[in-house]
Amino acid sequence: MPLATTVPTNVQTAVETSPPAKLNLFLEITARRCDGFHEIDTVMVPIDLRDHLLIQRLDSSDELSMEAQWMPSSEIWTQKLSGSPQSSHLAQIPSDENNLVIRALAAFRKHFGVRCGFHSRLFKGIPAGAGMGGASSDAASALRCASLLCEPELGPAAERVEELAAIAATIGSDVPFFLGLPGQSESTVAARARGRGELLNPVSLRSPLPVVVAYPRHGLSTAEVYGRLTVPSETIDPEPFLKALSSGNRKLIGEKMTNRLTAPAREIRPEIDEMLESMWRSGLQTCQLTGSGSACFAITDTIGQARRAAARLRAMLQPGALVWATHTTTTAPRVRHAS
Ligand SMILES: C[C@](O)(CO)[C@H](O)COP(=O)(O)OP(=O)(O)OC[C@H]1O[C@@H](n2ccc(N)nc2=O)[C@H](O)[C@@H]1O
Ligand SMILES: Nc1ncnc2c1ncn2[C@@H]1O[C@H](COP(=O)(O)OP(=O)(O)OP(=O)(O)O)[C@@H](O)[C@H]1O
Repeated sequence: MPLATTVPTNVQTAVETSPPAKLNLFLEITARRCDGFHEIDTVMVPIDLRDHLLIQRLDSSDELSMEAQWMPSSEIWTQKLSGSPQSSHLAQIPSDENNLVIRALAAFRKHFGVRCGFHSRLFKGIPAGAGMGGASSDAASALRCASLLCEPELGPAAERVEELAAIAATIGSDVPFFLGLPGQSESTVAARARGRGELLNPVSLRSPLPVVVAYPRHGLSTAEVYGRLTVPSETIDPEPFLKALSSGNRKLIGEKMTNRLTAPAREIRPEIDEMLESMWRSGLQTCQLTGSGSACFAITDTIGQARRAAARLRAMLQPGALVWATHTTTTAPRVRHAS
């Protein structure tokens, strides 16, 4: 992972990066664990829908502080979500220890015995409760930023990659994925995640996949969706999906995609059915829920197709639903010196 090379050491006290969202192209649940979590088998890809995070190192204080807002503003997001009762709730991003950025930085300081403080500024572009892992991605980026900012006392960040992965797993099941895999290249941006989500293997993509992502105005709680799940007695083997993915054949990929959390998510939010139906009617035939929802996505052949389908879908949906045309990207975004 090019952590140590992107910013020269000892000149910067602030860095910035753009955490991406993710989609679960395949998600099976194989068992319920004694600790209340589930054993999962999932294939995830990062997509080019991003938050923006700036972290400043504070040498004169040991505080962890943060400001968090929607991009370009919370008012615009509340309007975009059509002023629904839930929109003001969704537009609220915690800026205390409930934010995974603060939790990640606290865990980093404790693990490495670092004394400095950090001030974070988070600009959100990834909707909350969408199953797109926005908070987890922010947490992974915060760990990478802190690792770089602490090079003067801890040495090269590249030497802490494994320790960061261990810290990431304590913050949330999806956080290790967003750190990226060592040696990951443009062609291996996808990952198969097992265990609670922390056991990762790279998966090759033949080429970046264009996608349409749609958020149906309401978010879903991951814990609630898992809480309603009935663990299947027979699980779906991911191999046919992995084969389809490496072939690059979009039709085959679509046929083999699956998400075991769809049924419990639809029970809580029947609007998900309407969204999938609208996507289908707009010409997106291979669509499904991502993670624990509520966002749904479809893979297309070209980015042009994705843009045209997104425009048709926007015109069909109720006010408050959000639609993006984007594509898969690399997991660990560049960390830059903040000017
Ligand atoms: C749905 C996915 O996004 C698929 O990638 C993840 O499995 C969820 O990962 P996450 O949001 O990072 O989840 P966490 O913050 O670790 O856990 C939130 C809640 O989801 C449930 N949970 C999560 C992950 C997992 N493997 N089994 C679970 O049962 C637990 O009830 C947990 O209390
Ligand atoms: N950095 C953060 N950004 C946004 N929300 C955060 C952040 N840290 C904590 N939260 C809280 O976590 C909740 C859900 O976060 P997030 O949007 O990542 O969930 P999700 O879309 O369900 O993702 P996942 O795919 O991990 O299940 C938010 O509603 C918010 O209260």
